[in-house]
Amino acid sequence: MYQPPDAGRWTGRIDSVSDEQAFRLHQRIRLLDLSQPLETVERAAAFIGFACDEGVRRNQGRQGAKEAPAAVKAALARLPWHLPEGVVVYDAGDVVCVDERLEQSQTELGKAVARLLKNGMASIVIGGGHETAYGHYLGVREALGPEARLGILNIDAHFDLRPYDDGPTSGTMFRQILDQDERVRYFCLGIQRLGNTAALFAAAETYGCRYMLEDELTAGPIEAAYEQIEEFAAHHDAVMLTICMDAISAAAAPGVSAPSPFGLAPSLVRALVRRIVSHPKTISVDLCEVNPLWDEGGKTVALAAAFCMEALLHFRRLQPRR
Ligand SMILES: N=CN[C@@H](CCC(=O)O)C(=O)O
Ligand SMILES: [Mn+2]
Ligand SMILES: [Mn+2]
Repeated sequence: MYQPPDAGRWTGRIDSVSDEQAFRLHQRIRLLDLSQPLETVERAAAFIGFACDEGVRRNQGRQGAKEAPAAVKAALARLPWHLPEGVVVYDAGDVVCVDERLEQSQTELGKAVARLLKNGMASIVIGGGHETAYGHYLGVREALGPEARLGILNIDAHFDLRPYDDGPTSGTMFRQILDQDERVRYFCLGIQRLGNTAALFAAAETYGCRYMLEDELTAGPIEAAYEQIEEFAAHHDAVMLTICMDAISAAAAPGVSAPSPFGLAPSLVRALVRRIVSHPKTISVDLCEVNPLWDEGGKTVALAAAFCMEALLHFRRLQPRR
């Protein structure tokens, strides 16, 4: 079910009502109702929420991620505005999963994302459990058309390549996508050896997935990851980024379904996000698995909001034309 944006979420501290240099996102955000005709704006981005944790429930996880779109948008509202002149940022509302209808909600999310992308906007999807990524993919594929080679970059502790004979969950999306779309390749950054069974590593092998382990990323120079990202992107017409917050250390991101004691440092993930969204082929981003009900002092929500803002600040398509 689609829910148009709620102006009440976009409130916060006001340092000045007239000095634009003192503005925060809540003073700049525009509301975009996707049930209405859309205006075309040259350099624009839109947040679309996916209030759903039905995939997490089916995957035996800790529910609560459906609260994340409201919580992350409220945290974003308070952040200072540092975007270049001329950039417009919209809240395009939320797709809400009702009555355990996961598949229908993913289709609805896909329609919303496709609409934003076809209108020339950069989309930032705020999940939801990681099942968000499947709906996000549907929208990206619809916008690109069937022929485009799509690279999916996933920052995650988990492969999410589980079998889905009993239906899709938050642990099956990339297997679903790779089974149905031969023009997709998958690269996962931050994999935890202790977060995935040997069977899941074998599935990654079978599906030809590329991955970098968390300890490989942490130990090596970040340039090694940048090189692999660059090489991966070079083989595709477009790239989408999906971020599973459990890729980050449980110390910094406790508010997730499956915390990672040896997860990545937030600054490393920030560097990866900056690098990936500043690539000219990156068209869309999602951020998933924030669970405000298991958070500690709002730190996972604050980190998620910071990553969303980093994505906005570094999206190549939002930069001034040279
Ligand atoms: N979204 C992914 N979830 C992980 C959960 C792992 C766990 O609960 O330990 C997965 O399915 O592998
Ligand atoms: Mn994960
Ligand atoms: Mn995941």
